[in-house]
Amino acid sequence: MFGPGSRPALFDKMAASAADVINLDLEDSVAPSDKDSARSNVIAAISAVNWGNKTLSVRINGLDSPWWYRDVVDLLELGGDRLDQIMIPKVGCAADVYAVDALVTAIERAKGRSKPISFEVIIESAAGISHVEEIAASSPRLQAMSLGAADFAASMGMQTTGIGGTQENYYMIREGAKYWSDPWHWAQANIVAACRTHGILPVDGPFGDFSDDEGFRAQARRSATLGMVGKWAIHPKQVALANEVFTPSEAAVAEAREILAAMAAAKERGEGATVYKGRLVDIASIKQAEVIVKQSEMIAAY
Ligand SMILES: CC(C)(COP(=O)(O)OP(=O)(O)OC[C@H]1O[C@@H](n2cnc3c(N)ncnc32)[C@H](O)[C@@H]1OP(=O)(O)O)[C@@H](O)C(=O)NCCC(=O)NCCSC(=O)C[C@H](O)C(=O)O
Ligand SMILES: [Mg+2]
Repeated sequence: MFGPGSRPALFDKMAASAADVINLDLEDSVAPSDKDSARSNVIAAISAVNWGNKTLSVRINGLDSPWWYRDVVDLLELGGDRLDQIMIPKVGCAADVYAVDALVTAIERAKGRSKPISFEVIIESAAGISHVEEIAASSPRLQAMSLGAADFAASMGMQTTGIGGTQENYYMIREGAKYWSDPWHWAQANIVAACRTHGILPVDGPFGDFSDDEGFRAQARRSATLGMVGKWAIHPKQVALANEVFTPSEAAVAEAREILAAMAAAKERGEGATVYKGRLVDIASIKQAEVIVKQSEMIAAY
């Protein structure tokens, strides 16, 4: 759940939401004239608001701005221990993460902070997607990586003002009928592969049209099918939609457990492959089923 640092009236509502991660934003939802006051609001709220068991993250300004170092220094020196994570936007290469890591490490040591700050990065530029694997490997602090569709589209020179979702002009045509394709797919797939290679969580970014629930669901279902574990909410109504899509359904979990049972029985018979509901399942199916069961168990335990 995202909210601008310049709108402190939203903070309690964010804390009361059903989101797992809170992102207080100091970057692009905050006007340049409000940067200092937004930073102060966020620093006060880190300790003053009851964030429960949510992961509390702050998106700092980009390394191409004059604000980011002050964001990091003040968050860590003045923000208290409740802060869990810093989100670094517009990461273009591993050295961007190194720069923030070096500053965070120095402050943690100087101030004796006991809880290490983790990082989430946003891939939202041509450079970021070109260097996505080195970025995924850049720091032991890194826990998650998101696609930022708006900045990504701008950086790539894409002809759209949409933030995620179906793009009207991205279609194939056959016998006069249009078939829409997904312009975000290749970037998402690259992010998922880089993340899974290096043990980082891949997350889908914003869906701007918060009046379009079905559009959000469709985008989120594609992301979940590709291997992403969650999606940003830029409006409270998107939290329930994201939780609905990224929580495996009871039917999916039941089927996964049945596959595990079928394979356990096959193993007893000395077989590595068997038939479940008329289709092949084998040892790889165990790993697929375990993904779904593990997701469901982790969500239930949260
Ligand atoms: C998009 C918004 C500006 C809309 O705000 P608003 O007009 O106030 O919405 P509503 O009137 O529909 O609000 C209904 C109630 O919900 C509360 N509310 C609204 N937004 C939030 C929120 N983010 N968190 C918690 N609660 C919220 C309102 O106060 C109303 O409450 P009530 O009166 O009690 O009923 C606004 O939603 C907003 O600012 N959203 C977040 C924007 C943001 O953080 N953007 C940054 C992330 S996206 C991005 O940066 C792009 C990315 O980097 C990329 O490149 O792709
Ligand atoms: Mg952005």
